[in-house]
Amino acid sequence: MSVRRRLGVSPKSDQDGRVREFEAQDAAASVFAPREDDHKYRRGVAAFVTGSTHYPGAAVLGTRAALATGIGMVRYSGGESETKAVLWQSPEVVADLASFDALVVGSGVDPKDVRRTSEAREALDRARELDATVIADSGALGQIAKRVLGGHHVRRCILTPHAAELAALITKLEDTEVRASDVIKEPEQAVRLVTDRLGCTLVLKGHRTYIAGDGPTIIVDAPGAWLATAGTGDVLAGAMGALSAVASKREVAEQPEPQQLAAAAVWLHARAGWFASQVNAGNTAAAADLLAPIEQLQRHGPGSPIRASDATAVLPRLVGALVASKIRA
Ligand SMILES: NC(=O)C1=CN([C@@H]2O[C@H](COP(=O)(O)OP(=O)(O)OC[C@H]3O[C@@H](n4cnc5c(N)ncnc54)[C@H](O)[C@@H]3O)[C@@H](O)[C@H]2O)[C@@H](O)CC1
Ligand SMILES: Nc1ncnc2c1ncn2[C@@H]1O[C@H](COP(=O)(O)OP(=O)(O)O)[C@@H](O)[C@H]1O
Repeated sequence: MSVRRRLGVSPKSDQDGRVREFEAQDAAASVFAPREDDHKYRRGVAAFVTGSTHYPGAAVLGTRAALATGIGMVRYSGGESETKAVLWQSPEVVADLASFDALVVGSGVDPKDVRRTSEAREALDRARELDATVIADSGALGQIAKRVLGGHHVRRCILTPHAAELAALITKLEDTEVRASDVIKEPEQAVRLVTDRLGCTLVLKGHRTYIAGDGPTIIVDAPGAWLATAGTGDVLAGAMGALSAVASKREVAEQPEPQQLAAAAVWLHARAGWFASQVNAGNTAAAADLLAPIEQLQRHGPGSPIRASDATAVLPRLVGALVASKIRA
């Protein structure tokens, strides 16, 4: 890959306008309060084919994050053990894929897991029938790329790899070995390459997250490194699924582009991590949203990392604040 810009150059110094930063008001444009005539279906339905026998936690975190972000209904499809885990944590989840507006697929799915991979494929077929947005994470990244290249129509697709997953995806697409270190050195080249090839929004996760789509690449910098723990990516995919499902039920003119939606989820998620970290630093915050970080603070003391479930706990408060900021505007 040729280098046009390297990580470390401030996006503000970008000369050709290909990169832009994303602020709270941008995120607010992708967050919608429920309307009086909403019901569970009109508010938006997100379906999850995530988690597996080995990784039931990914299923729990994603579905919890979607519920925390705000959604009409969450559906889940999986094997007995992961379904039990999801329903135990969130009894509001409906265990089927009857209808949905957005599909989150792949978190906690090993591509070598034949059963889950085949279930993911069936869910992608269903998403196609329903014209639903697809958020493909982890184990579903290769599968969605294959489908798009094979001419399968996906109305809106958002891919959420970390650097190693993006390197593996590019290696497949370009038939040339690309390593995570190459992606980390040239992130904008990497995201642009895949977006242009597949026509999907590409979210390269990290401390600085790059979101490539139809517009200039968006950058969201995390306010701290608190999200560098297992499972926070599963939370991000769940939040993105909820925002996508809800937005898809609005008037067409109101609907944000997938790139904006994806960036809004990244922004919320990064701030949720920051919010939770404030408790770890000893500051106070709204108690009900922060029970998990408080519990963690008591157990581990200031400076301990934030668990994915802590980010889930503060999502509703952040979403509410964004909605309120829009109502005031
Ligand atoms: N509680 C759960 O059920 C959890 C399930 N998870 C799921 O578990 C599955 C497998 O997770 P693994 O951790 O084995 O696989 P990963 O794909 O996350 O990691 C595989 C390798 O990629 C490299 N890597 C990971 N993140 C990187 C980054 N940001 N930059 C550069 N290199 C990076 C590391 O060398 C790592 O050994 C995923 O589908 C994931 O969604 C994880 O989210 C962790 C929590
Ligand atoms: N150093 C860091 N600083 C801030 N955020 C980070 C950092 N490392 C990872 N993250 C965020 O945490 C999440 C990790 O997702 P992922 O790599 O998929 O992990 P997992 O599969 O364990 O959920 C992403 O949203 C990423 O942006």
